[in-house]
Amino acid sequence: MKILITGGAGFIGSHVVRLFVNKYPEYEIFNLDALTYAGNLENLKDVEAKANYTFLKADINDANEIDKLFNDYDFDKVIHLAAESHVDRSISNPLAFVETNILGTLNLLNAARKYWADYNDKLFYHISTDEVYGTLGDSGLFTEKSSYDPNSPYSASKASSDHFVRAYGETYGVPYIISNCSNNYGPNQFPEKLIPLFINNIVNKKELPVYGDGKYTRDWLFVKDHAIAIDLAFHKGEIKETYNIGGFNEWQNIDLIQLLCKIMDKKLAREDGDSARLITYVKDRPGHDKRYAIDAGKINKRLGWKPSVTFEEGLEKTIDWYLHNSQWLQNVTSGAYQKYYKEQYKS
Ligand SMILES: Cc1cn([C@H]2C[C@H](O)[C@@H](COP(=O)(O)OP(=O)(O)O[C@H]3O[C@H](C)C(=O)[C@H](O)[C@H]3O)O2)c(=O)[nH]c1=O
Repeated sequence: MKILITGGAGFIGSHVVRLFVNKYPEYEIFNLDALTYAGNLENLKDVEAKANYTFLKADINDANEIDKLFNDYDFDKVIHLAAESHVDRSISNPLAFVETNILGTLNLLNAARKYWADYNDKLFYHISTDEVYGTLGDSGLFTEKSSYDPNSPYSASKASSDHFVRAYGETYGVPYIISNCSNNYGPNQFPEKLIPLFINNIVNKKELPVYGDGKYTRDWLFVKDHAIAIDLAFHKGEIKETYNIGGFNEWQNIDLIQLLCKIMDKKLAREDGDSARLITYVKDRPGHDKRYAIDAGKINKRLGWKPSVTFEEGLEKTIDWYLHNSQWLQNVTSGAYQKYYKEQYKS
């Protein structure tokens, strides 16, 4: 089986690539990535020499290139993770999100439709987000039946790409599965998202900018558990089904930040160690969704998935990873990897 994984050098993508390459030596895994600011081959150093792994430097925005790759490699299945994913960036530059998340997805769907004349044993698996459902009040959970109600340019672009995947399924028969996940955390996440940003800032004794009153709620999912869920949905999920993947793990931002500070202070054991004093309340994010919380009961009951680590365990592993990989952190924040890849892939 030839599997195309898009965005495989990114945060969630690299965990999915690693899991598939190691667990399924009989599959050919093709990692397609544009190596933008958040994609990094360093994330996959441990699997790059494996016989069943191939890296393809390409951008899903380039329809001709995507068409050519489908023609050359004859992929059987696609796991589509490539996306612009940061809400704040989508507020300052919505067009980039339309281009990559909507048009890029369309380019992949068009190639799948063209080259999969026979849809037998084919699959287009789209990885999406719980943000498509909008925001919740103090109670209730997003289920697969919740209506779409996106609030940010990012979530609007992901909602649109979900709709296109379903539309290609209905209109042209492209076999698809969609999963919508909650907030991921873990090793290799670009330090713009809350947890790695705050770890990095604590290490460097920089302010911890809490948006608004900090009483926004997110459901946190360890990235390796997400990769396991994707593996299950890919192999055992039903065509045309959606699976919500969450951590059963809701935290208000400010409580999470206090916990993070506590663990970091213990680990860093600095004399002036009271990281909580770095907490600074700043202007709120426009259109900030109050609460995301996911009902992951369907994937739990139908496919037997549940998180394997508690939040405290996952957070501890995450913090340890960042503390042991300070060079990685330095290289991603300085843009050193990107500069290197630009040179390497000049032609
Ligand atoms: C970066 C930052 C964030 N925040 C707040 C904003 C949110 O309430 C929470 C998490 O923010 P973050 O930007 O890390 O993630 P979300 O906006 O919830 O979205 C994330 O989870 C979903 C599922 C995806 O699909 C997105 O791709 C992913 O980025 O912390 C702050 O208070 N300060 C900060 O500096």
